[in-house]
Amino acid sequence: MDSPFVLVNLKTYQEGMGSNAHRIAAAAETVAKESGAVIGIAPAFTELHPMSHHYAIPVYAQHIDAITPGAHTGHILPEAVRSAGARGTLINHSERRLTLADIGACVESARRLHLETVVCTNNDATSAAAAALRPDYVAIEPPELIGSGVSVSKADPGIIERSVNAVRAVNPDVNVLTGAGIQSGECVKIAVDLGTCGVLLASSVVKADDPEAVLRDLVSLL
Ligand SMILES: O=C(CO)COP(=O)(O)O
Repeated sequence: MDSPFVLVNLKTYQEGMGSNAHRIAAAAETVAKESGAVIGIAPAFTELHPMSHHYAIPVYAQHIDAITPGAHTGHILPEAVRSAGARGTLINHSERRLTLADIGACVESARRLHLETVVCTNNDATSAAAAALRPDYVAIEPPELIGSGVSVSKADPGIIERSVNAVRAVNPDVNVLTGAGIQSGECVKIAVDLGTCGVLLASSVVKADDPEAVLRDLVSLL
């Protein structure tokens, strides 16, 4: 398999803003270089440009809107995310849910702009629906475990397995990530052994006193 993918969503945690975002990005760059893992970050929109220009790690938007340039106010234009240096974007995160029609439109816009797409889902049925839209990744994250400190790999490995099977049945070219409560190398190893290509996570890295140590542990068993 390709190098495992660890995507750190900085959300709107205070700890992921400003100089802390730089600290997390620098830690990700160091650990990615050491380990060969691909470690990306999804910072706040206002930090896409500084992150993508200062660090040699892939940077992702947390959301895009299914709009084209023109008269829209307070939206996130996919073209703007692209020109800020993003490699790709999350779509339909549990904390930023969209209709299926909007998810489809976002995937189409992103594909047109050569932005990688990570469509987040909450169960195996929505994972299958997302796979039908041909994103690059489906990221299964059970909402009740997000930010809980309880790892999906340990608390609900069945949802990972069912989602991997559901996605493969619809489109075997779509990669699967998993997330919610991921915090250690063991969590990541379980997820990869169940057929995913990596993890999407937030709090264990963003809120850590030493993000570099947590990232090093996350990739330690791969
Ligand atoms: O929502 C998530 C990543 O997008 C998961 O968040 P936690 O890692 O904090 O559970």
